[in-house]
Amino acid sequence: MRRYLSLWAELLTIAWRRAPHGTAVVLGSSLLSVAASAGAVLALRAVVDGSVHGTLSTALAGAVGAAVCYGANAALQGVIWDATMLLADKTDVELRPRIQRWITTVEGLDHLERSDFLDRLENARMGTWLISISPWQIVNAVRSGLQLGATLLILGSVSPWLLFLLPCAAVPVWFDHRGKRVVAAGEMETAETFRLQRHLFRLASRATSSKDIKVAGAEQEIARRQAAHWQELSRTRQRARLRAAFWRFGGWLVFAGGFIGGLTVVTHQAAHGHGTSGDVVMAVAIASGLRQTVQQAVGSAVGTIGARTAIESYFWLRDYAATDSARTVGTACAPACLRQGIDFENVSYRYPGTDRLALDDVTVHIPAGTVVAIVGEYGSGKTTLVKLLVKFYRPDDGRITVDGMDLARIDTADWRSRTSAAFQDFGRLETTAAEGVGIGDLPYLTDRERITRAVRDADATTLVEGLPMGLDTTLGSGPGGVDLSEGQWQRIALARAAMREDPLVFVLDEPTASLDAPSEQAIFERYMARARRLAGRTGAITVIVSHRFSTVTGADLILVLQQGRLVEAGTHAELETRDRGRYAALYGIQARAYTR
Ligand SMILES: Nc1ncnc2c1ncn2[C@@H]1O[C@H](COP(=O)(O)OP(=O)(O)OP(=O)(O)O)[C@@H](O)[C@H]1O
Repeated sequence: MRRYLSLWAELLTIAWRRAPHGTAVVLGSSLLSVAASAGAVLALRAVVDGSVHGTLSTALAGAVGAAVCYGANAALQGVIWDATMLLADKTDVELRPRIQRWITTVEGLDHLERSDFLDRLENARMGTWLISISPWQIVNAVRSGLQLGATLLILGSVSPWLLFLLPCAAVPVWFDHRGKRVVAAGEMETAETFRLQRHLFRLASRATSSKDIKVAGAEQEIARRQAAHWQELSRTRQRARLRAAFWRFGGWLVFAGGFIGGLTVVTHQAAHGHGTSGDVVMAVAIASGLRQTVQQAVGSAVGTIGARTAIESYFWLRDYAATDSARTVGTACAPACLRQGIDFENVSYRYPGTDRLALDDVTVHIPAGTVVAIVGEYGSGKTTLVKLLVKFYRPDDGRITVDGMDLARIDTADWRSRTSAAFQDFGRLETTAAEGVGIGDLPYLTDRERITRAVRDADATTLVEGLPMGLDTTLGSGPGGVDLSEGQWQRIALARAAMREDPLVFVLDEPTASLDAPSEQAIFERYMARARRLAGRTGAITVIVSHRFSTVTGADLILVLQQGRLVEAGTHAELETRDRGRYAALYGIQARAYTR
């Protein structure tokens, strides 16, 4: 609860800082509306008693007072609503970038790869508005509570028995709370199923993935599975909503019982001369108004609890980002040049939530200034190894050293500023071609000369020259954009990776998977030449991950991975001739396939 209170206090402070007048208006209007609603019923009693006793001035004053109070109350409700929306907007403007920052500044990739983490990220991201509005729902609930208290004070002055309406009014609030928790638990329980059905829906409704589905004739099957998941989650959620409705109904039954009892008491008192007609009319007016007041209190409380899933996900993300930055102990600078190289010392890594090591006790020395190729079958751990190298993950066991210094001790941002990488699942940046390339080295985002050089290094000059506005062409399927083929997007990604001219590590993870054979050959020749240039300049290591053995024969060191283990390491000449070697076997199979 303390966490919630401090979050709401912080959000109210943001609102006060960004819109002090609006905040004062909401708080002041809330207090005024409490006074106005109490004044209205007191004035009503004066109208009735003045009329019954023939005191015209009292009756008239009461009538004017009642009209003013009712009118003011209605106007204040409108003001409170409009100002609250404005204030929630102001808070939202600050909250969204904060959530985005947490998501993007976490060093690793776990929170973007694990489905249970992704669900929470989505809840926090989609629920910022709910979080922003939640403190105002609390203000509203407090206002309704004050209104309820004032009302009951007045009722107590008529008859202390009427105070029993207070617990009777509190029961529906509590029961509503229970009901909402049941609904929230149902949503949490079905979050994974919800994600699955959404994934299936997108799978069948997006141009990229629907091609495979259509050719396979699997549309009906996908639709059937999506419907089955949807039905499954609907059943659970409906059951939760039904249970919540029972809780709510029970609460209202208790309140209705108290309401009937209270009115019976007042009527009985008045009939026996222990009260005025004004008391009875006031009690009836209050009791019917009380229902609305309780409803408001319930609505605000329920609205706040409705934001619980989003707020809990927000707390989770905040704690996750804080834990991540606390364990980020790397403060050392990356070396200006590599002299000895990079060492993997008994490095093991297991993806969270899996029971198999993706990398198992890998030990290898990669000398500075070399070109290293990593080969192996699907799922053998090649990408994991390069991801560890760019600090997306940390080894569970062992360590990676850079010129003898533990990579964990090097500041991640500084290390990444000396790293270039083109991954097999490269990003498609729907910007101008110049920005899509230039972003590879942010300080040179607008440096046309450097961008042109990077484009040339990636053998993408012909592609860029063929675009309607050259480097100024907007890429992508959006309005005014030019969409590219898979291979063309990959060339842009390669050019982006070539922007940095002094990296210590240059990673090419399946860099030519989407390219045709001549392009592949041309690119490899260029990158080999580039690797030699970088090696001379900074001692940079170029790491190439590839399935195609023919492309890596020129590497200085070839690492062969098998089920996460490094089974062989050496040059092509050494490995090819190794008797019963893994590399020799795989190379032989590929060579025979190409020459057949
Ligand atoms: N994000 C992830 N979460 C859980 N397991 C993963 C994740 N990424 C990879 N793995 C698993 O780790 C192992 C190594 O995967 P990795 O991607 O490193 O292999 P790879 O050799 O690069 O494969 P490929 O040639 O298909 O790209 C595989 O068993 C894979 O299923």
